Amino acid sequence: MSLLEVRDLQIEYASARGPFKAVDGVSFSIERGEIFGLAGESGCGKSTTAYGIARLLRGAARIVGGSVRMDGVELTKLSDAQFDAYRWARISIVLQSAMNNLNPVMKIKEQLIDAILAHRTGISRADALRQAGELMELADLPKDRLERFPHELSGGMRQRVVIAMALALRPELIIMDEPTTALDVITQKGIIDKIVELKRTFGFSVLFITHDLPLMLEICDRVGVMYAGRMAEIAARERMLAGARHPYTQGLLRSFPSLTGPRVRLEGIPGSTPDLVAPPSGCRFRDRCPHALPVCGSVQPPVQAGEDGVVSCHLYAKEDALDEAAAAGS
Ligand SMILES: Nc1ncnc2c1ncn2[C@@H]1O[C@H](COP(=O)(O)OP(=O)(O)OP(=O)(O)O)[C@@H](O)[C@H]1O
Repeated sequence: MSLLEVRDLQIEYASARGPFKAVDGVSFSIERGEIFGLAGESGCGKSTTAYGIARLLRGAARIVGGSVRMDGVELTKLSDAQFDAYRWARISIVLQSAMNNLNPVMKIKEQLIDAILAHRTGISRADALRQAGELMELADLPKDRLERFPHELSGGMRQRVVIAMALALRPELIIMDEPTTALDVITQKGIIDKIVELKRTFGFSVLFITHDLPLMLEICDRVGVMYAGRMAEIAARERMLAGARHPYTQGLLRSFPSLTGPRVRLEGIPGSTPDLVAPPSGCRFRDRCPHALPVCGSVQPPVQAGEDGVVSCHLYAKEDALDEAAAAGS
């Protein structure tokens, strides 16, 4: 059984122009010890998916369908109190800005101790302080920083503190949403190397979200590519590097410099993402797709799962699947 199974997840926002699904039937799974990446252009629903899993959706957002199972337990059905037992202990989250994770008026020491004491019963404050020191060591942070306030640390150090906090209760899944985007390249590299090293040591899984596709392909075991609220393709890192199947993934890969290949002119993807309040019928990528077929305008591409991963594109649809989708759409 996979550690996390997301099936047909649907998340809706209310907006002045009417409700829209920012996540519309997304499915993927994360194995134990795996780093799974979510890629796609801004607004495709990566963060909303992550927040839905971690129950961090606020205000106008709600899950309107689908399932999120961890170790077989349906998380969407848990009460807030039951979910609290999962948060930090089994699922923790690292956001882009460390200041969104840290309390600016509390010393680092107090925040780490609070994180430990909040979820562990029968542990003394002295033990929690000792553990806080160990967490600082794990994240390669000098222990004297325990006595500092967040604003007294550099951005990179703050993000290391957040990673240390996320590890405090040894969760099985850490959701990282753009964890290094706000940092310079050198600091970013140090933190990414640390995350990979800690993952090897502790064996947790990571749901990793970034705009930086080359970085994603460097560290993720598998990558899911979202487009306009739907999953376009899921493939192992090696498969993606050897050549993606979905025309959207191909376009996305051509928009970034290659890690290893020859230097080529970078191409963007012409056009823009569709309006989610009134999405087009059929394939949502069809207006930007260089290979669009007549069927793409009317029939939603079936999800095809096989040895190469998952792809949702009519170019790969077997005839019987196409017939089924046409029948369902008519
Ligand atoms: N709080 C909100 N209220 C209304 N709409 C929202 C809210 N948050 C996100 N959205 C909309 O939901 C869609 C998905 O946004 P989301 O942030 O999940 O995408 P993303 O792929 O993570 O983008 P980015 O990479 O820019 O963070 C977008 O159309 C966005 O404008």
